[in-house]
Amino acid sequence: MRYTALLMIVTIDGVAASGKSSVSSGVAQALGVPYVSSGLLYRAATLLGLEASLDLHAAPGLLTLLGAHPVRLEPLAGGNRVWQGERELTDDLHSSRVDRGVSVVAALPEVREWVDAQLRALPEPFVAEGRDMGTNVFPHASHKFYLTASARIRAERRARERPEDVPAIEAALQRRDELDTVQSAPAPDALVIDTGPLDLQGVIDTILTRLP
Ligand SMILES: Nc1ncnc2c1ncn2[C@@H]1O[C@H](COP(=O)(O)OP(=O)(O)OP(=O)(O)O)[C@@H](O)[C@H]1O
Ligand SMILES: Nc1ccn([C@@H]2O[C@H](COP(=O)(O)O)[C@@H](O)[C@H]2O)c(=O)n1
Repeated sequence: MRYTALLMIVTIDGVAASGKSSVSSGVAQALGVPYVSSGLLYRAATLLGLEASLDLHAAPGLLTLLGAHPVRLEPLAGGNRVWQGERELTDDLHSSRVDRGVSVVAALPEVREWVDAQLRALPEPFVAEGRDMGTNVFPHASHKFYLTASARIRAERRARERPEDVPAIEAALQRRDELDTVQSAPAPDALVIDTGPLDLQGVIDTILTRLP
């Protein structure tokens, strides 16, 4: 564990399934700080909207729901957990149904404000991962990274976790990338890393060598 991360925010953004959460967890564990998965909050809003049969394009219903039953992100170095009261949502957040709806929910400015307010209230230091951590939420972060890889490589990796075939996963990832384009640009001061030729530890090490 390193002790140089005091009062530091590291941002790791990137396209869908580029390795953001796995890499962030590895970096956070090496630094001895938590990592924060912003995508899980968008996923939680989506799951709850779907369960309540709400129109995912309409912010007022979603925000009323989230206000009445607050969602809490528990950032840990090994993996984030998401709670609504006593109910843990974490295991339900990576279904294909949530994947299909989440970009619609994430396009709503009111939902983005709801997520951003929760993230900005967290105590430093931490590693924050998502799409707009380095550009919008923590533009003052000391170190910024952006992960990419071809859609095919990302789909092959994801296929090892899910019982779906690679072309179907690839098409879904490309659709999500397209819908997320607006909030997914790398920060001008981010180091862009093509994770295609690297294994997980290779990406983690590439980042750690650039940190104090
Ligand atoms: N460099 C790598 N080499 C091999 N496998 C990797 C690499 N990076 C990530 N993976 C694997 O790819 C899969 C997707 O990674 P991960 O879930 O961390 O991506 P993500 O960007 O957080 O995804 P999402 O955007 O859907 O939340 C995981 O199975 C992970 O172990
Ligand atoms: N900063 C962010 C993070 C996520 N999103 C949206 O949430 C979806 C799920 O995120 P994952 O990190 O789990 O892939 C993602 O597809 C985006 O729609 C976002 O907009 N901004």
